[in-house]
Amino acid sequence: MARFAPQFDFSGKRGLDMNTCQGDVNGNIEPDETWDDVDQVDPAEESLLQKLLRRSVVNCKQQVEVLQSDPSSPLSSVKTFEELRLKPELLKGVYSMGFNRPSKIQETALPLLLAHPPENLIAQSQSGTGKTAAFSLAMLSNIDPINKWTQCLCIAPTYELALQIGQVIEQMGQFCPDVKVAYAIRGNRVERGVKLQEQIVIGTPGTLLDWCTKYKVVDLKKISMFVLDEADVMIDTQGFRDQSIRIQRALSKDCQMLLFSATFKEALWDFAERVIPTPNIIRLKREEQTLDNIKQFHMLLELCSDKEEKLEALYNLYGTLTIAQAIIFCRTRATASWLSAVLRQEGHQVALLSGELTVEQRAAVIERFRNGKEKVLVTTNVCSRGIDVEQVSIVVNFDLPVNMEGNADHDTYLHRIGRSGRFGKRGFAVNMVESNRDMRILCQIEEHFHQKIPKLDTNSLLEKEGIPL
Ligand SMILES: Nc1ncnc2c1ncn2[C@@H]1O[C@H](COP(=O)(O)OP(=O)(O)OP(=O)(O)O)[C@@H](O)[C@H]1O
Repeated sequence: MARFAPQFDFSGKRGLDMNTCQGDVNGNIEPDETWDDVDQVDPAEESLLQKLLRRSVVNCKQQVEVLQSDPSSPLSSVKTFEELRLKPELLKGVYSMGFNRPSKIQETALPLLLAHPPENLIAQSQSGTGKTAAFSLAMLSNIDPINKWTQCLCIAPTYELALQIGQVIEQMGQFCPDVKVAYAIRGNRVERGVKLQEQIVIGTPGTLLDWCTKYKVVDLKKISMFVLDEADVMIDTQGFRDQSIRIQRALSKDCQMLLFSATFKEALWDFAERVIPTPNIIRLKREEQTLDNIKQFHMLLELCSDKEEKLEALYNLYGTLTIAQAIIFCRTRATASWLSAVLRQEGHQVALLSGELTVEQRAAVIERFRNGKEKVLVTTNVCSRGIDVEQVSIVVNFDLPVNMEGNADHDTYLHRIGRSGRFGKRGFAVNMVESNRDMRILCQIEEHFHQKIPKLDTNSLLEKEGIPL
């Protein structure tokens, strides 16, 4: 099948087809003397986007260092981890994870979280800037491992996210003797009335509430730290809001309470202020919510093109998707199943993550993807929240995210593109636009974030990369 989609207009002063462009029809952009590290592939075979991606995969450590020294970046900090007064065994843990310096949210939140007397916190920070690491360090600092009862509770909206947070805590706490984590997630059983010995329990709201109230394996009055992660999903998901409030109400007055989210709509502020008494607040301005390290583009298909044409457009990008790892977002389960099936028929190894899988199957798909068994993941919104796969460098919105009214779903957009460009790594987001309706949604996203999302062509790539045209 042809891999070129002639209907694309990648034209422009210097634009070329993404599969063949060498930067410039007019010969102005020389194939890169400075990009020598982009090796092992014949440069004549590579598109500009492919080169940029390959270069960023090779240079990602350097990029993070540069960002961490830029005071306007959410990854920067003036303090070191030592200055944040972490316990020596936790310092060992963070360094063993390859963290050199804290990010802004870690630097700002940790002194509050480690304060005596304890301070409550409502905190917003962009996707992938280290919120999970911040509250994991706070929980690990808070517990006394000698005490064999549950001291910290963390609520996450999904099974996968609860597991992921637990993995971070276990890794970070690997040098803290006797620290144990339990998972209050579907399928895990406890014995009624037999108190847990694990100091930290992470779970989804329903199971956690059952464990605390029905099975009575956790004494809520003994909890000294309570964390709500991805709080915006809590208020959107049927039942989660009330279950979280019921747990929170049963905690002691001295319990330290924290709430984190990358996005905060108005309803979340109401909820947050209800569940977190006298909070310190860290909040972002709207234009700060998108990250400069994630470059956003759109691909304009022929208006009213059919699914097959959209598929051709995706094939056109495919070589780029597999340089590192990619996530393709579809609006419905049906589209995601169809797309993954046709990509597989074409001989591509893709993973499918959608709501029809059981939670265990979903966790297994994410684990395989995280381990690089598949390079491309096709999914719906289920995995747009919180999932951290470091190597993802490109996100494709095969369908743009919309809300019930058919308008742009800004928060979902942010969470989706935030799956790439984790912790300052370079990321690319490509939005497929195939109708006037899509164009209207794209414009809404641009307006909301005060950001231009240009057409994907050589000019816009060079411009976004800060390479003079
Ligand atoms: N100080 C640090 N130095 C280097 N890497 C870090 C640091 N803190 C976190 N990371 C890494 O950055 C990635 C993103 O961190 P984390 O998952 O904590 O972000 P997040 O803000 O919770 O993201 P999201 O909003 O998507 O849930 C992870 O892979 C994590 O290991």
